[in-house]
Amino acid sequence: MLVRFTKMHGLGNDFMVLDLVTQRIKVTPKLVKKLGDRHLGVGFDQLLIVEPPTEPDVDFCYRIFNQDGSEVENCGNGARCFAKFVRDKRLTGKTNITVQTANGRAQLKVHPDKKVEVDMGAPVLRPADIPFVANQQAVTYAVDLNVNGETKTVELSAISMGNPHGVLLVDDTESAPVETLGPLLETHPQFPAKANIGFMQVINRHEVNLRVFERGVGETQACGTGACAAVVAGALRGKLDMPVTVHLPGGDLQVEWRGEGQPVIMTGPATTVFEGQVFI
Ligand SMILES: N[C@@H](CCC[C@H](N)C(=O)O)C(=O)O
Repeated sequence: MLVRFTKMHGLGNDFMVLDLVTQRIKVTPKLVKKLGDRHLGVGFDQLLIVEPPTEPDVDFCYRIFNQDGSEVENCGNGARCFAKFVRDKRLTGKTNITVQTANGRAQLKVHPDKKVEVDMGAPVLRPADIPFVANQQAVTYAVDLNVNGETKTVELSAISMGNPHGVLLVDDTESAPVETLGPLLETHPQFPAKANIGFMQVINRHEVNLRVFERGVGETQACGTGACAAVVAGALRGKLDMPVTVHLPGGDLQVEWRGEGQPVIMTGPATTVFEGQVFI
């Protein structure tokens, strides 16, 4: 069977987008892994699925799969590409689009300059809801790791942006131990659903550098929910004022958070690379 798809990216975080409003396919973890393989398939960090809504007052259902086949709750860079995709494919003419995700809703607003603003909802800080194992809620947590047989303790913030994140402060993102600590923290028992791990360098009160080791993928060029979690972590630690420019390896995102209970607003670009058809 031949399936139509669009290849897109948000600052180098790349996606295969499938329109399941006009096509019918059964998406299984096995199929996702096959399509996500960069040698044998199309290749992507995440597969984004556009489906008809199942709730009232919603325009589309937005489903997300990591390259390893796991279905996840949220993807910020994907949300911006999703908005561009549904407009380019004329599935909607709206500039304000409401989507339902695995655990909530997101509001997508397409600006006249084509940048997309996403209301990512309020960050979740209560450990049990992240999920993160801790006796009580705190701004940072000390987490013990076994690195090559030696115990190392790192300090991190634990935040959910719909999906779980750990954020560490580092002096310099270029030399940050993303490849070594990333996988150890992604699968750490204190994150029972695993987690995305951000390494943030504060440049000044309105600017940070960020690298993210993504759950189910590895380090990516950019992570939208990771940028939001990092700004929340920096604000809670008293290091940032709004708005914040987040410099990621793939480019910049603007992020704004006005305090507990308030939504995180993320703005950035969405790019189409090519259209294709693939045998499944
Ligand atoms: N790239 C994303 C996040 C995708 C999901 C993540 N890997 C997870 O497992 O939670 C973004 O831009 O937010």
